[in-house]
Amino acid sequence: MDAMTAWDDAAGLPVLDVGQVVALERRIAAEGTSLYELMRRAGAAVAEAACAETAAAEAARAKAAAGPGNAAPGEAAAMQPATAPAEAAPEPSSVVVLAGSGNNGGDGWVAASLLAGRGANVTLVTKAPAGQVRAEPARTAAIDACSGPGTPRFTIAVDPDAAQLDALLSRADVVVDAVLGTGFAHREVREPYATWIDAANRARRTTGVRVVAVDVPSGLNAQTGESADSCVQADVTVTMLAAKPGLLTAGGKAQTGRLFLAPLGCDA
Ligand SMILES: NC(=O)C1=CN([C@@H]2O[C@H](COP(=O)(O)OP(=O)(O)OC[C@H]3O[C@@H](n4cnc5c(N)ncnc54)[C@H](O)[C@@H]3O)[C@@H](O)[C@H]2O)[C@H](O)CC1
Ligand SMILES: [K+]
Repeated sequence: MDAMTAWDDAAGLPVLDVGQVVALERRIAAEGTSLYELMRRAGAAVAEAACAETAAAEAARAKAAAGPGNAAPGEAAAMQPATAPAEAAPEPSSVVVLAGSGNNGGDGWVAASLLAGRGANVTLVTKAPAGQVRAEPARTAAIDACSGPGTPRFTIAVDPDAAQLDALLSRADVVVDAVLGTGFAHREVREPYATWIDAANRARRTTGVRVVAVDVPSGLNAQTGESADSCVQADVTVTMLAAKPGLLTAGGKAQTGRLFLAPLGCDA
């Protein structure tokens, strides 16, 4: 099965309610593929998508530097119809991973480790160190990303203030949004995540950094498609196992950017 497929409304790709995805995960785990292994696969798909966004990030930066109305070389490539990110995959030079404390954040820890292993300059932003992540398998994934000789090969920024976060984002080519996933269904995003989301959106507008959302843009209700008071504007969203209904509403589509399905080697 492909690592990732560009979403096509007409192609009969799977759509599952959030509750059905949770039940599917449990069934997959009961059949022998652990949630930790699913998280490893999810993180790998996100790392591929982040690599593929590099060319687009460079083109957007060149355009911003050239001023309004000036197309930059490579920009046309960024505007092409969606192709599977795995097909392109150059190396990203500078990536900021925003990792929340749930399992969406766990996908981010895995992606950070893999991107650093591929030579990217990665900073992972977290509210608390790996050992204090509560959700499983996110905690195990975070600890593993920091374990073993020479690890982590990325920088960990614990609870940076707004100015530190803006400075990190201003130097990034790609932001991986692993703040909130299907576990979020509220109208308000609490701090520090609201600040992180607003900072990522601001950086996208001002520096042209590309935003790759993990499973769902943070702040979007994956079931209903409603946006919370803070909600990530993504260039690409890599959704796991099946699309969720909220991603396919008009409001959801406005936040996701190009949508890719990562089946994680499983049939939905
Ligand atoms: N579908 C799959 O096959 C896989 C999915 N994975 C990823 O796991 C997330 C879902 O993880 P979960 O732990 O259930 O929830 P989240 O990480 O989305 O969110 C929980 C997180 O949110 C915090 N929170 C709750 N309310 C608020 C609020 N109002 N403001 C701020 N923060 C809030 C809460 O504290 C928790 O920390 C799914 O999307 C995938 O990305 C796995 O990879 C396994 C495979
Ligand atoms: K997310």
